[in-house]
Amino acid sequence: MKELSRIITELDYKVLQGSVDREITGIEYDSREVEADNLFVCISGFTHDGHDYINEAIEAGATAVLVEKEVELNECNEITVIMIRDTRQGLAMISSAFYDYPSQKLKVIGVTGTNGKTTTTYLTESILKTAGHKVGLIGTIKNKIDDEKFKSQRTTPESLDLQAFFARMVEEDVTHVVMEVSSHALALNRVDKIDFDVAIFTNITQDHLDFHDSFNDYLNAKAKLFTGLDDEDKTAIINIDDPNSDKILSASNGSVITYSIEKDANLKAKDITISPIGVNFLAEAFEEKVNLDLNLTGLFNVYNTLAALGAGISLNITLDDIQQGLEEVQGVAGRFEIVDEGQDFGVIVDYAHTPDSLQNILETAEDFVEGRVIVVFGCGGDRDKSKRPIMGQVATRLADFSIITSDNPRSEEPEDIINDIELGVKEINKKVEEDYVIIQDRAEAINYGIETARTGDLVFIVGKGHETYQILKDKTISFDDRQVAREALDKNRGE
Ligand SMILES: CC(=O)N[C@H]1[C@@H](OP(=O)(O)OP(=O)(O)OC[C@H]2O[C@@H](n3ccc(=O)[nH]c3=O)[C@H](O)[C@@H]2O)O[C@H](CO)[C@@H](O)[C@@H]1O[C@H](C)C(=O)N[C@@H](C)C(=O)N[C@H](CCC(=O)O)C(=O)O
Ligand SMILES: Nc1ncnc2c1ncn2[C@@H]1O[C@H](COP(=O)(O)OP(=O)(O)OP(=O)(O)O)[C@@H](O)[C@H]1O
Ligand SMILES: N[C@H](CCC[C@H](N)C(=O)O)C(=O)O
Ligand SMILES: [Mg+2]
Repeated sequence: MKELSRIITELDYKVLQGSVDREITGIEYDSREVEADNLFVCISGFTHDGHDYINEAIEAGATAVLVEKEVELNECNEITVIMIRDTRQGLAMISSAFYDYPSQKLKVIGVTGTNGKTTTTYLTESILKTAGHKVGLIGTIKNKIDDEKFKSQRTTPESLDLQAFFARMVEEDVTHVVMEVSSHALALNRVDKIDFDVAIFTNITQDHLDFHDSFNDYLNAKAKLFTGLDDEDKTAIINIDDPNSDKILSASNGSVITYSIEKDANLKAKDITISPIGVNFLAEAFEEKVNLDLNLTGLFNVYNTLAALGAGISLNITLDDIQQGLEEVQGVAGRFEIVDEGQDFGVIVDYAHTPDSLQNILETAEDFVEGRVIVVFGCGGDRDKSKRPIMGQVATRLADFSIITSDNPRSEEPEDIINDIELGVKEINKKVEEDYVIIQDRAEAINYGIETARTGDLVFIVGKGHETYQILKDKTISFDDRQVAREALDKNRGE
């Protein structure tokens, strides 16, 4: 039980009815989850309006509600109704207060950017663990407290869930948390009231323009993570090879560590050698140098490594521990994951779902594939439509053969998504239709890629990476690109 009046002290509020001198058992933003004596927070959402569920919440036991507009209650005079200007902001504030400001008791490292967040958090987690810290992890694939794993629903959870998770970490003596911070989370106040000690900017390229009004809005959302770094003890780690890094640099008021492959920076990578299974390079960190032999491949992973190196340095971890931590990472699930059933061509599953990441992996493949590069890909439904033709163009320019299929169509018609991709393909490839094929069923598409591959080719299956499901209009089915590929390889060998 917590005193309601204490939880709301930071809010600028008006009491519409009832008293704030009462105790609450918890906070909830979903009426379906409300329990006795909860405070229900009404969020005006994109598909629902939480204010419409206020009576359900009260029936389920809520005794106080936080609103941002006038509401009608079914004869509930004993209920406390508090009004504020923005309930998403309010949710973050009261959640942090309810759990006693847990992020202030942890070193929090936030990673934002269009691509590379998950990979960078894994590399940073490994460095922190090598240095002997007890670490929490929050991100796309899973959430973790030390070695205990929890299911992840989204890249960055809602503020209430984040604060509750931090509180649990504090209870379990975690000292450091490394988390992915999506632009949705920044725009929707999910990470308000988190006291970040280190913030990493990996890069920004086109994505999520269904949610953000423009690329500039998307950039401003990312920059928000850095405005909270308000003293010298807090560090921004910034990839200055990104054309928009100036905006991020100017947002931060803390210390700054820059990294780059192309320019002069605090952290640099020299003598880079890329192979199909890893990367070797010399990292220059301020005055020191260290050779790094990584089990992740691609130039983009050199960037992710420099970012994690920066996090390690800002947290005073020795270069020896940083090196060991980085070199111990064997790979990240569904990121450039090799599927090897003894076949004489390559099969790789990757999570590229943006034009930039698709371009990066296809360019990486060009360096070491002897035969043809066959790419199997689609685009997600209910997501940025404008990236679809661009991904079509990128695949057509850089792969030898494209198999266009479904990703997670969600509420959209799969054919419509594929048509959007094909528009881009046709812009590059005006007439040579034999350079691509459309196979809507993803399992069939993967099978086709594997059946048609010849010695020395590479079949790249991209977009879904670690996902073990496919979201269709009316249902979510089990689906794992790696497993489907393995079965196709075994079947192929048997024939
Ligand atoms: C665009 C977006 O992020 N939407 C999130 C947002 O939804 P919303 O505000 O529209 O919520 P809503 O469904 O309209 O409901 C409004 C309110 O009514 C409540 N409600 C609703 C129904 C009911 O019966 N009772 C009830 O109380 C809901 O709990 C909610 O509080 O708040 C909801 C509650 O936290 C989230 O579930 C929802 O995420 C949806 C599922 C989602 O798909 N988000 C994706 C796009 C996302 O966040 N992705 C990012 C980026 C990934 C990346 O890195 O690329 C991520 O961080 O994962
Ligand atoms: N630094 C990088 N720059 C560009 N592309 C990258 C980079 N790192 C990884 N990629 C590509 O992006 C894909 C996704 O990588 P990762 O999961 O690390 O990114 P993310 O930012 O966490 O993605 P999400 O937004 O879905 O959470 C990889 O499979 C790879 O193709
Ligand atoms: N975090 C990204 C993941 C996209 C993965 C892709 N498989 C898709 O479903 O579009 C998003 O929610 O936009
Ligand atoms: Mg991620």
